[in-house]
Amino acid sequence: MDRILLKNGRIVTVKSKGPKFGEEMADLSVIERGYVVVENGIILDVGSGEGLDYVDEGTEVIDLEGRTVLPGLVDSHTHLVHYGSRENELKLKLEGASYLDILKQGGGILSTVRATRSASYENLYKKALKSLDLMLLWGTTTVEAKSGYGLNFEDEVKCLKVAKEIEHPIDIVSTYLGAHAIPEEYKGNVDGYIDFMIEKVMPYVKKEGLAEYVDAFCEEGFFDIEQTRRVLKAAKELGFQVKLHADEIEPMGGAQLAAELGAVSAEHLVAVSDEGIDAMKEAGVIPILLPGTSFYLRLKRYAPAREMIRRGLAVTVASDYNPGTCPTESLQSIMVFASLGMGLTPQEVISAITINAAYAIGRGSEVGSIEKGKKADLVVMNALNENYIIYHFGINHVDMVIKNGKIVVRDGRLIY
Ligand SMILES: N=CN[C@@H](CCC(=O)O)C(=O)O
Ligand SMILES: [Zn+2]
Repeated sequence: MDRILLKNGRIVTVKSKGPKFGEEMADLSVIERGYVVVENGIILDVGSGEGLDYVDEGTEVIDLEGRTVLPGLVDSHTHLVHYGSRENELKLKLEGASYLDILKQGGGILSTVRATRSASYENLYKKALKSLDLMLLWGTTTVEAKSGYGLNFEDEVKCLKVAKEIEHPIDIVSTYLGAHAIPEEYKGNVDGYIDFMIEKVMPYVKKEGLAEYVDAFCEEGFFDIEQTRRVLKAAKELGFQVKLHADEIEPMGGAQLAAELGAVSAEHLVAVSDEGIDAMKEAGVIPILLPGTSFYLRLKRYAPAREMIRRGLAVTVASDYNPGTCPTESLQSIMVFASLGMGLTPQEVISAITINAAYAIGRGSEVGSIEKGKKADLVVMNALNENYIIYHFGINHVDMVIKNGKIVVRDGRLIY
Protein backbone atom coordinates (compact mmCIF):
# COMPACT_ATOMS: atom_id res chain seq x y z
CA MET A 1 0.00 0.00 0.00
CA ASP A 2 1.41 3.45 -0.94
CA ARG A 3 -0.57 5.44 1.60
CA ILE A 4 1.03 8.65 2.85
CA LEU A 5 -0.33 10.75 5.73
CA LEU A 6 0.87 14.35 5.95
CA LYS A 7 -0.17 15.65 9.40
CA ASN A 8 0.24 18.74 11.61
CA GLY A 9 0.40 21.25 8.75
CA ARG A 10 -1.32 24.39 7.41
CA ILE A 11 -3.37 22.94 4.54
CA VAL A 12 -4.10 25.54 1.84
CA THR A 13 -6.84 23.61 0.06
CA VAL A 14 -7.96 26.25 -2.53
CA LYS A 15 -11.26 24.35 -2.44
CA SER A 16 -13.49 25.42 -5.33
CA LYS A 17 -16.32 24.11 -7.54
CA GLY A 18 -14.84 25.80 -10.63
CA PRO A 19 -12.41 28.64 -11.38
CA LYS A 20 -12.27 31.29 -8.63
CA PHE A 21 -13.73 34.54 -9.98
CA GLY A 22 -12.86 38.02 -8.71
CA GLU A 23 -13.08 38.30 -4.91
CA GLU A 24 -13.41 34.51 -4.51
CA MET A 25 -9.68 34.35 -5.30
CA ALA A 26 -8.89 35.67 -1.81
CA ASP A 27 -10.54 32.70 -0.08
CA LEU A 28 -8.20 29.69 0.02
CA SER A 29 -10.22 27.58 2.53
CA VAL A 30 -7.19 27.09 4.76
CA ILE A 31 -7.15 24.36 7.44
CA GLU A 32 -4.92 25.85 10.15
CA ARG A 33 -3.76 22.51 11.60
CA GLY A 34 -4.73 19.58 9.49
CA TYR A 35 -3.83 16.50 7.48
CA VAL A 36 -3.91 15.19 3.94
CA VAL A 37 -3.91 11.46 3.25
CA VAL A 38 -3.08 10.17 -0.23
CA GLU A 39 -3.24 6.67 -1.72
CA ASN A 40 -3.10 5.17 -5.25
CA GLY A 41 -2.32 8.56 -6.70
CA ILE A 42 -5.37 10.40 -5.38
CA ILE A 43 -6.30 12.48 -2.35
CA LEU A 44 -8.14 10.06 -0.02
CA ASP A 45 -9.07 12.69 2.56
CA VAL A 46 -8.17 16.13 3.88
CA GLY A 47 -9.30 17.58 7.20
CA SER A 48 -8.44 19.20 10.52
CA GLY A 49 -6.75 17.19 13.27
CA GLU A 50 -4.12 14.49 12.77
CA GLY A 51 -5.93 11.98 10.58
CA LEU A 52 -4.48 9.12 12.65
CA ASP A 53 -7.47 6.85 11.85
CA TYR A 54 -5.82 6.44 8.43
CA VAL A 55 -2.59 5.02 9.85
CA ASP A 56 -2.04 1.32 9.25
CA GLU A 57 1.09 -0.75 8.85
CA GLY A 58 1.66 0.40 5.25
CA THR A 59 1.28 4.11 5.89
CA GLU A 60 4.16 6.56 5.77
CA VAL A 61 3.39 9.28 8.34
CA ILE A 62 5.07 12.65 7.77
CA ASP A 63 4.89 15.32 10.50
CA LEU A 64 4.83 18.72 8.75
CA GLU A 65 5.71 20.54 11.99
CA GLY A 66 3.35 23.38 11.09
CA ARG A 67 4.62 23.90 7.52
CA THR A 68 2.35 24.91 4.64
CA VAL A 69 0.94 22.50 2.04
CA LEU A 70 -0.21 23.89 -1.34
CA PRO A 71 -1.77 22.16 -4.33
CA GLY A 72 0.92 21.31 -6.91
CA LEU A 73 1.59 24.53 -8.86
CA VAL A 74 0.18 24.71 -12.41
CA ASP A 75 2.17 26.64 -15.02
CA SER A 76 -0.45 27.42 -17.70
CA HIS A 77 1.73 29.29 -20.22
CA THR A 78 5.24 28.11 -21.17
CA HIS A 79 7.31 27.77 -24.33
CA LEU A 80 9.02 24.71 -22.87
CA VAL A 81 10.45 23.08 -26.01
CA HIS A 82 13.12 25.22 -27.63
CA TYR A 83 16.89 25.34 -28.16
CA GLY A 84 19.55 27.97 -27.63
CA SER A 85 19.50 31.10 -25.45
CA ARG A 86 19.41 34.86 -26.05
CA GLU A 87 21.46 36.43 -23.25
CA ASN A 88 23.04 38.56 -25.99
CA GLU A 89 19.76 40.50 -26.17
CA LEU A 90 20.06 41.70 -22.57
CA LYS A 91 22.44 44.53 -23.55
CA LEU A 92 20.15 45.56 -26.45
CA LYS A 93 17.20 45.74 -24.05
CA LEU A 94 19.21 47.82 -21.57
CA GLU A 95 20.09 50.18 -24.42
CA GLY A 96 16.35 50.61 -25.02
CA ALA A 97 15.76 48.28 -27.98
CA SER A 98 12.11 47.13 -28.08
CA TYR A 99 10.92 43.58 -28.66
CA LEU A 100 10.13 44.49 -32.28
CA ASP A 101 13.49 46.27 -32.79
CA ILE A 102 15.31 43.09 -31.76
CA LEU A 103 13.16 40.98 -34.08
CA LYS A 104 13.93 43.35 -37.00
CA GLN A 105 17.67 42.91 -36.24
CA GLY A 106 17.22 39.14 -36.77
CA GLY A 107 17.00 38.39 -33.07
CA GLY A 108 13.96 37.45 -31.02
CA ILE A 109 11.78 34.49 -31.86
CA LEU A 110 13.44 33.89 -35.26
CA SER A 111 16.87 33.43 -33.69
CA THR A 112 15.41 30.73 -31.44
CA VAL A 113 13.71 29.24 -34.52
CA ARG A 114 17.11 28.89 -36.22
CA ALA A 115 18.59 27.23 -33.12
CA THR A 116 15.60 24.90 -32.69
CA ARG A 117 15.52 23.85 -36.34
CA SER A 118 19.17 22.80 -36.16
CA ALA A 119 18.73 20.99 -32.83
CA SER A 120 18.14 17.22 -32.83
CA TYR A 121 15.07 15.64 -31.20
CA GLU A 122 17.45 14.19 -28.56
CA ASN A 123 18.97 17.55 -27.68
CA LEU A 124 15.56 19.21 -27.48
CA TYR A 125 14.41 16.33 -25.28
CA LYS A 126 17.40 16.67 -22.93
CA LYS A 127 16.98 20.44 -22.64
CA ALA A 128 13.24 20.14 -21.90
CA LEU A 129 13.98 17.45 -19.30
CA LYS A 130 16.37 19.80 -17.48
CA SER A 131 13.71 22.52 -17.42
CA LEU A 132 11.04 20.12 -16.17
CA ASP A 133 13.37 19.00 -13.35
CA LEU A 134 13.89 22.64 -12.33
CA MET A 135 10.13 23.29 -12.47
CA LEU A 136 9.47 20.23 -10.28
CA LEU A 137 12.14 21.27 -7.75
CA TRP A 138 10.38 24.65 -7.49
CA GLY A 139 6.92 23.12 -6.99
CA THR A 140 5.35 22.95 -10.47
CA THR A 141 3.50 19.67 -11.14
CA THR A 142 1.49 20.45 -14.32
CA VAL A 143 2.77 22.47 -17.32
CA GLU A 144 1.28 23.80 -20.53
CA ALA A 145 3.91 23.56 -23.30
CA LYS A 146 3.58 25.57 -26.51
CA SER A 147 5.41 24.80 -29.74
CA GLY A 148 6.28 27.74 -31.99
CA TYR A 149 10.01 27.60 -32.61
CA GLY A 150 9.95 25.17 -35.51
CA LEU A 151 7.34 26.86 -37.74
CA ASN A 152 7.94 24.47 -40.67
CA PHE A 153 6.23 21.06 -40.69
CA GLU A 154 9.06 18.76 -39.60
CA ASP A 155 10.40 21.01 -36.85
CA GLU A 156 7.00 21.83 -35.34
CA VAL A 157 6.21 18.11 -35.30
CA LYS A 158 9.67 17.41 -33.81
CA CYS A 159 8.97 19.82 -30.92
CA LEU A 160 5.39 18.65 -30.35
CA LYS A 161 6.63 15.05 -30.22
CA VAL A 162 9.18 15.99 -27.53
CA ALA A 163 6.34 17.46 -25.44
CA LYS A 164 4.18 14.40 -26.00
CA GLU A 165 6.83 11.70 -25.54
CA ILE A 166 9.00 13.12 -22.77
CA GLU A 167 9.06 10.88 -19.72
CA HIS A 168 8.82 12.97 -16.55
CA PRO A 169 6.59 13.12 -13.45
CA ILE A 170 5.19 16.51 -14.52
CA ASP A 171 1.97 16.30 -16.58
CA ILE A 172 2.19 18.25 -19.85
CA VAL A 173 -0.68 19.88 -21.79
CA SER A 174 0.41 20.61 -25.35
CA THR A 175 -0.41 23.62 -27.53
CA TYR A 176 0.40 24.17 -31.22
CA LEU A 177 1.69 27.73 -31.71
CA GLY A 178 2.70 27.69 -35.37
CA ALA A 179 1.32 31.23 -35.54
CA HIS A 180 4.16 32.45 -33.32
CA ALA A 181 6.04 34.34 -36.03
CA ILE A 182 6.25 34.39 -39.85
CA PRO A 183 9.20 32.15 -40.84
CA GLU A 184 11.89 33.43 -43.23
CA GLU A 185 10.63 31.17 -46.04
CA TYR A 186 7.22 32.90 -45.92
CA LYS A 187 8.53 36.47 -45.46
CA GLY A 188 6.05 38.85 -47.13
CA ASN A 189 3.56 36.02 -47.59
CA VAL A 190 1.65 35.78 -44.31
CA ASP A 191 -1.49 34.43 -45.96
CA GLY A 192 0.55 31.71 -47.65
CA TYR A 193 1.96 30.71 -44.27
CA ILE A 194 -1.51 30.66 -42.72
CA ASP A 195 -2.76 28.44 -45.57
CA PHE A 196 0.20 26.10 -44.92
CA MET A 197 -0.61 25.85 -41.20
CA ILE A 198 -4.32 25.28 -41.83
CA GLU A 199 -3.97 22.80 -44.71
CA LYS A 200 -0.77 20.91 -43.80
CA VAL A 201 0.20 21.19 -40.15
CA MET A 202 -2.97 21.45 -38.09
CA PRO A 203 -4.74 18.40 -39.61
CA TYR A 204 -1.65 16.27 -38.90
CA VAL A 205 -1.27 17.63 -35.36
CA LYS A 206 -4.94 16.81 -34.71
CA LYS A 207 -4.77 13.33 -36.28
CA GLU A 208 -1.64 12.42 -34.26
CA GLY A 209 -3.00 13.94 -31.03
CA LEU A 210 0.08 16.16 -30.72
CA ALA A 211 -1.78 19.12 -29.18
CA GLU A 212 -5.06 19.94 -27.43
CA TYR A 213 -4.93 23.67 -28.08
CA VAL A 214 -3.98 26.05 -30.88
CA ASP A 215 -2.56 29.45 -29.93
CA ALA A 216 -1.56 32.50 -32.01
CA PHE A 217 0.54 35.59 -31.33
CA CYS A 218 -1.80 38.46 -32.17
CA GLU A 219 0.55 41.45 -32.16
CA GLU A 220 1.93 44.21 -34.38
CA GLY A 221 4.62 42.73 -36.60
CA PHE A 222 3.29 39.19 -36.11
CA PHE A 223 -0.38 38.30 -36.81
CA ASP A 224 -3.08 40.95 -36.99
CA ILE A 225 -6.69 40.49 -35.85
CA GLU A 226 -7.96 39.19 -39.23
CA GLN A 227 -5.02 36.78 -39.67
CA THR A 228 -5.37 35.54 -36.08
CA ARG A 229 -9.11 35.04 -36.57
CA ARG A 230 -8.41 32.95 -39.71
CA VAL A 231 -5.91 30.72 -37.90
CA LEU A 232 -8.05 30.13 -34.81
CA LYS A 233 -11.37 29.70 -36.62
CA ALA A 234 -9.77 27.00 -38.78
CA ALA A 235 -8.35 25.42 -35.62
CA LYS A 236 -11.81 25.29 -34.04
CA GLU A 237 -13.26 23.73 -37.20
CA LEU A 238 -10.61 21.02 -36.87
CA GLY A 239 -11.73 20.35 -33.28
CA PHE A 240 -9.01 22.16 -31.31
CA GLN A 241 -9.74 24.44 -28.39
CA VAL A 242 -8.10 27.85 -28.81
CA LYS A 243 -6.17 30.40 -26.76
CA LEU A 244 -4.20 33.44 -27.86
CA HIS A 245 -1.34 35.78 -27.01
CA ALA A 246 -3.37 39.00 -26.85
CA ASP A 247 -2.76 42.73 -26.32
CA GLU A 248 0.82 42.16 -25.10
CA ILE A 249 2.46 45.29 -26.50
CA GLU A 250 -0.21 47.05 -28.61
CA PRO A 251 -3.99 47.17 -27.82
CA MET A 252 -4.89 45.07 -30.89
CA GLY A 253 -8.31 44.01 -29.57
CA GLY A 254 -7.05 40.45 -29.01
CA ALA A 255 -9.15 40.11 -25.85
CA GLN A 256 -12.31 40.92 -27.81
CA LEU A 257 -11.28 38.39 -30.46
CA ALA A 258 -10.78 35.77 -27.74
CA ALA A 259 -14.33 36.42 -26.56
CA GLU A 260 -15.71 36.32 -30.13
CA LEU A 261 -14.02 32.94 -30.76
CA GLY A 262 -14.94 31.40 -27.41
CA ALA A 263 -11.27 30.98 -26.55
CA VAL A 264 -10.48 29.25 -23.25
CA SER A 265 -7.93 31.95 -22.42
CA ALA A 266 -6.30 35.17 -23.55
CA GLU A 267 -2.69 35.64 -22.46
CA HIS A 268 -0.40 38.60 -21.68
CA LEU A 269 -3.08 41.39 -21.76
CA VAL A 270 -0.74 44.18 -20.64
CA ALA A 271 -2.40 46.60 -23.10
CA VAL A 272 -5.95 45.24 -22.81
CA SER A 273 -8.78 47.82 -22.87
CA ASP A 274 -11.72 47.99 -20.45
CA GLU A 275 -13.93 46.82 -23.35
CA GLY A 276 -11.60 43.86 -23.77
CA ILE A 277 -11.88 42.98 -20.07
CA ASP A 278 -15.68 43.21 -20.22
CA ALA A 279 -15.79 41.08 -23.39
CA MET A 280 -13.67 38.38 -21.67
CA LYS A 281 -15.91 38.51 -18.59
CA GLU A 282 -19.04 38.20 -20.74
CA ALA A 283 -17.63 35.22 -22.68
CA GLY A 284 -15.97 33.49 -19.68
CA VAL A 285 -12.48 33.81 -21.14
CA ILE A 286 -9.76 33.18 -18.54
CA PRO A 287 -7.00 35.86 -18.52
CA ILE A 288 -3.51 34.38 -18.13
CA LEU A 289 -1.16 37.15 -16.94
CA LEU A 290 2.63 36.99 -17.29
CA PRO A 291 4.19 39.52 -14.89
CA GLY A 292 7.68 38.04 -15.31
CA THR A 293 7.58 39.15 -18.94
CA SER A 294 6.49 42.69 -18.08
CA PHE A 295 9.43 42.86 -15.68
CA TYR A 296 11.93 41.29 -18.08
CA LEU A 297 10.89 43.41 -21.09
CA ARG A 298 10.93 46.47 -18.82
CA LEU A 299 7.41 47.30 -20.05
CA LYS A 300 5.97 50.50 -18.62
CA ARG A 301 3.20 48.57 -16.87
CA TYR A 302 1.86 45.19 -15.83
CA ALA A 303 -1.46 43.73 -16.95
CA PRO A 304 -4.38 45.33 -15.01
CA ALA A 305 -4.89 42.37 -12.66
CA ARG A 306 -6.66 44.32 -9.92
CA GLU A 307 -9.17 45.75 -12.42
CA MET A 308 -9.81 42.25 -13.78
CA ILE A 309 -10.46 40.98 -10.23
CA ARG A 310 -12.74 43.96 -9.57
CA ARG A 311 -14.72 43.03 -12.70
CA GLY A 312 -14.96 39.39 -11.58
CA LEU A 313 -12.60 37.51 -13.93
CA ALA A 314 -10.79 34.26 -13.03
CA VAL A 315 -7.33 35.82 -13.05
CA THR A 316 -4.52 33.35 -13.71
CA VAL A 317 -0.74 33.83 -13.54
CA ALA A 318 1.95 31.85 -15.39
CA SER A 319 5.69 31.95 -16.00
CA ASP A 320 5.79 32.46 -19.81
CA TYR A 321 9.05 30.48 -19.60
CA ASN A 322 10.88 31.09 -22.93
CA PRO A 323 14.41 32.08 -24.02
CA GLY A 324 13.53 35.66 -24.92
CA THR A 325 11.03 37.41 -22.69
CA CYS A 326 11.02 35.37 -19.50
CA PRO A 327 13.89 32.88 -19.18
CA THR A 328 12.97 31.32 -15.84
CA GLU A 329 11.32 28.03 -14.84
CA SER A 330 10.61 29.37 -11.35
CA LEU A 331 6.89 29.97 -10.78
CA GLN A 332 7.77 31.02 -7.21
CA SER A 333 9.70 33.97 -8.68
CA ILE A 334 6.69 34.87 -10.82
CA MET A 335 4.54 34.86 -7.65
CA VAL A 336 6.62 37.80 -6.41
CA PHE A 337 6.06 39.80 -9.62
CA ALA A 338 2.34 38.95 -9.50
CA SER A 339 2.08 40.34 -5.99
CA LEU A 340 4.50 43.26 -5.83
CA GLY A 341 4.18 44.09 -9.55
CA MET A 342 0.45 43.60 -10.18
CA GLY A 343 -0.81 44.18 -6.62
CA LEU A 344 -2.27 40.71 -5.99
CA THR A 345 -2.38 39.45 -2.39
CA PRO A 346 -0.52 36.17 -1.67
CA GLN A 347 -3.92 34.46 -1.42
CA GLU A 348 -5.00 35.73 -4.87
CA VAL A 349 -1.63 34.72 -6.34
CA ILE A 350 -2.08 31.16 -5.06
CA SER A 351 -5.55 30.91 -6.59
CA ALA A 352 -4.03 32.25 -9.83
CA ILE A 353 -1.28 29.59 -10.06
CA THR A 354 -3.33 26.64 -8.87
CA ILE A 355 -7.09 26.27 -9.45
CA ASN A 356 -7.50 29.03 -12.06
CA ALA A 357 -4.41 27.88 -13.95
CA ALA A 358 -5.76 24.32 -13.93
CA TYR A 359 -9.03 25.45 -15.51
CA ALA A 360 -7.16 27.58 -18.06
CA ILE A 361 -5.66 24.37 -19.52
CA GLY A 362 -8.70 22.10 -19.06
CA ARG A 363 -7.43 20.26 -15.95
CA GLY A 364 -9.60 21.97 -13.30
CA SER A 365 -11.48 18.79 -12.38
CA GLU A 366 -8.21 16.87 -11.78
CA VAL A 367 -5.71 19.25 -10.14
CA GLY A 368 -5.35 22.76 -8.74
CA SER A 369 -6.81 22.19 -5.26
CA ILE A 370 -6.46 19.79 -2.31
CA GLU A 371 -9.81 18.03 -2.38
CA LYS A 372 -10.97 14.42 -1.97
CA GLY A 373 -10.75 12.48 -5.23
CA LYS A 374 -8.40 14.89 -7.03
CA LYS A 375 -4.93 13.91 -8.15
CA ALA A 376 -2.47 13.79 -5.24
CA ASP A 377 -0.29 16.65 -6.50
CA LEU A 378 0.99 18.48 -3.39
CA VAL A 379 3.83 20.81 -2.44
CA VAL A 380 5.17 21.15 1.12
CA MET A 381 6.77 24.56 1.61
CA ASN A 382 9.34 25.43 4.31
CA ALA A 383 7.01 28.23 5.39
CA LEU A 384 4.52 28.55 8.23
CA ASN A 385 2.03 30.39 5.98
CA GLU A 386 1.48 31.36 2.34
CA ASN A 387 2.41 35.02 2.87
CA TYR A 388 5.96 33.99 3.78
CA ILE A 389 6.55 32.38 0.34
CA ILE A 390 6.28 35.79 -1.37
CA TYR A 391 7.65 37.87 1.51
CA HIS A 392 10.95 35.93 1.62
CA PHE A 393 11.62 36.02 -2.11
CA GLY A 394 14.34 34.76 -4.47
CA ILE A 395 14.79 31.40 -2.71
CA ASN A 396 13.16 28.02 -3.27
CA HIS A 397 10.79 27.27 -0.38
CA VAL A 398 9.97 23.75 -1.58
CA ASP A 399 10.76 20.95 0.84
CA MET A 400 8.70 18.14 -0.67
CA VAL A 401 6.69 17.53 -3.85
CA ILE A 402 4.19 14.69 -4.15
CA LYS A 403 3.14 13.97 -7.74
CA ASN A 404 0.31 11.51 -8.43
CA GLY A 405 0.70 10.30 -4.82
CA LYS A 406 4.46 9.59 -5.13
CA ILE A 407 7.15 11.61 -3.31
CA VAL A 408 9.33 12.97 -6.16
CA VAL A 409 11.16 15.76 -4.28
CA ARG A 410 12.31 15.33 -0.66
CA ASP A 411 14.42 17.76 1.42
CA GLY A 412 14.57 19.93 -1.70
CA ARG A 413 16.15 17.18 -3.85
CA LEU A 414 14.78 15.16 -6.78
CA ILE A 415 14.21 11.54 -5.79
CA TYR A 416 12.10 10.23 -8.71
N1 LIG B 1 5.14 36.98 -27.28
C1 LIG B 1 5.33 35.97 -27.81
N2 LIG B 1 5.91 34.82 -27.48
C2 LIG B 1 6.69 34.67 -26.25
C3 LIG B 1 8.06 35.22 -26.48
C4 LIG B 1 8.79 34.31 -27.40
C5 LIG B 1 10.21 34.72 -27.61
O1 LIG B 1 10.53 35.94 -27.50
O2 LIG B 1 10.99 33.80 -27.91
C6 LIG B 1 5.98 35.36 -25.10
O3 LIG B 1 4.83 34.98 -24.91
O4 LIG B 1 6.58 36.19 -24.42
ZN1 LIG C 1 4.12 33.22 -24.53
